[in-house]
Amino acid sequence: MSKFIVRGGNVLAGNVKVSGAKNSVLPIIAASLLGEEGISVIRDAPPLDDVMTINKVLESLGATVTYDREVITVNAQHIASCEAPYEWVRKMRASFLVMGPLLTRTGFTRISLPGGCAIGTRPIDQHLKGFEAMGAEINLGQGFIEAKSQGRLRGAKIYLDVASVGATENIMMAATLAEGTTVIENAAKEPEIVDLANYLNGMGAKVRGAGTGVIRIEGVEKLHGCEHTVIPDRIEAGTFMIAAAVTGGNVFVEGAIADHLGPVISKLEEMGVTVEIQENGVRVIACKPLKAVDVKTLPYPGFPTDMQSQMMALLLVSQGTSVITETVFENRFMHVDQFRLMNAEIKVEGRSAIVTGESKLSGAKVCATDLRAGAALIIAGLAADGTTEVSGTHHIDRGYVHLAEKLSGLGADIWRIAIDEKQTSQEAEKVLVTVKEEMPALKIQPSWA
Ligand SMILES: CC(=O)N[C@H]1[C@@H](OP(=O)(O)OP(=O)(O)OC[C@H]2O[C@@H](n3ccc(=O)[nH]c3=O)[C@H](O)[C@@H]2O)O[C@H](CO)[C@@H](O)[C@@H]1O
Ligand SMILES: C=C(OP(=O)(O)O)C(=O)O
Repeated sequence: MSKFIVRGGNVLAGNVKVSGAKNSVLPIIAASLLGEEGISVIRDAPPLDDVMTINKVLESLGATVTYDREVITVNAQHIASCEAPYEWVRKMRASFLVMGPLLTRTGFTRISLPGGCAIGTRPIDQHLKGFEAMGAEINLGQGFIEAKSQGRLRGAKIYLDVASVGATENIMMAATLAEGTTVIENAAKEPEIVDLANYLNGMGAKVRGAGTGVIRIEGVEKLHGCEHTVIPDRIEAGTFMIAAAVTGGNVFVEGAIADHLGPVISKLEEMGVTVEIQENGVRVIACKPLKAVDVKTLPYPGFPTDMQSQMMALLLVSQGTSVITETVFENRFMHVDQFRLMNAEIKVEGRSAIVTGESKLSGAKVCATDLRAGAALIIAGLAADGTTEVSGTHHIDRGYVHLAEKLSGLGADIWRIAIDEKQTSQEAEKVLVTVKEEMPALKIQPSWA
């Protein structure tokens, strides 16, 4: 167990490099299962817990996976099992993405019901509707789902009731080896869908229209491994942009692709932040005070739900009242209670949160309720008076590479400490007091500096 300790008040400045996108690399690793010949080489694969988890899922299915310095190789020529074990699938929702590749390649798969961040009920009906339309028979067991097909899947026209990222990816992968053409209507348009389509096409698939609402996949007989570089993580980039803004800082976010961050950049500009788009990244220059804005989360190209909690942290210290409306997930305001522990004034009414600006945030002991909530609490900690202790770090490790080191490299006072579960609370308090006193001296050099 560990905790992040953040002491607020420092202005962030400097250069921070964005890692490869978690939400791209996970479906891409799952898609590697389609490669009956050759080996896939996936570059810029971030060293995240989620990446390790999906690698374990692939290994449990018989693939050989190596991971070295952000390069993953997958040899999936031999598939030994079509059942993804509960042990790994429960940890992460994206493990369900092996269903499409396994079903289309082998005609059978059994997967435990997926876990992941508790931000809503997160049904998988659209994935299953797609597989059924392609001729698969679906059986729901206790805690698992089985899908089988007689011979190859058949291409079909599938209209998604919601533009689900995961369903678009799963169906797109299943369609690559189906007989005939599949058309996905109301498909998700996220950059990660385009990245996956590019990878599949590198493997020999025929996917057209990714990034638009209609994707056409002409099935082929066989796919092979290929080389691919994962796109930069737009959510990590957005998180650093907001961290810079909350401190009134000047930060160059290297690798950030402005085209992927349209609504985040627009909202920051509306608030009074200067955003300079450069060839290899985005510079954020903020002078306090910032203006309040209203934000509504939507599927891409709308404002991303994965940036909602970080934006809430920024709006807490801006001038005026803001309304944040969450339309993608029905239970993604769990961080509100944690912000309240830091003296924030937020009222939740249905799907909207009314955020009172100019909060005098004060450091507190808080807990990350999900991955992005964890990042948001750290951002709030950067702006708060005193010291904030963020527990629940396992959520943060799912999606952020070296977050403390990267923020520390920009000048933040942030430290990660190990918590010994056997320690009494008094002993733990003593350790914390020492860390807080020694923090300036302890500040670590980032490994890439
Ligand atoms: C690993 C990954 O890429 N995760 C991202 C992905 O999650 P994920 O792919 O799970 O998200 P979806 O796009 O599928 O979910 C969007 C909405 O559709 C609903 N839905 C989804 C599938 C389905 O069969 N039926 C259904 O009703 C969900 O409950 C949710 O309300 O997109 C989300 C929305 O941008 C992001 O927050 C997650 O970070
Ligand atoms: C919700 C997220 O991830 P997942 O879909 O893997 O739970 C996220 O990345 O914010």
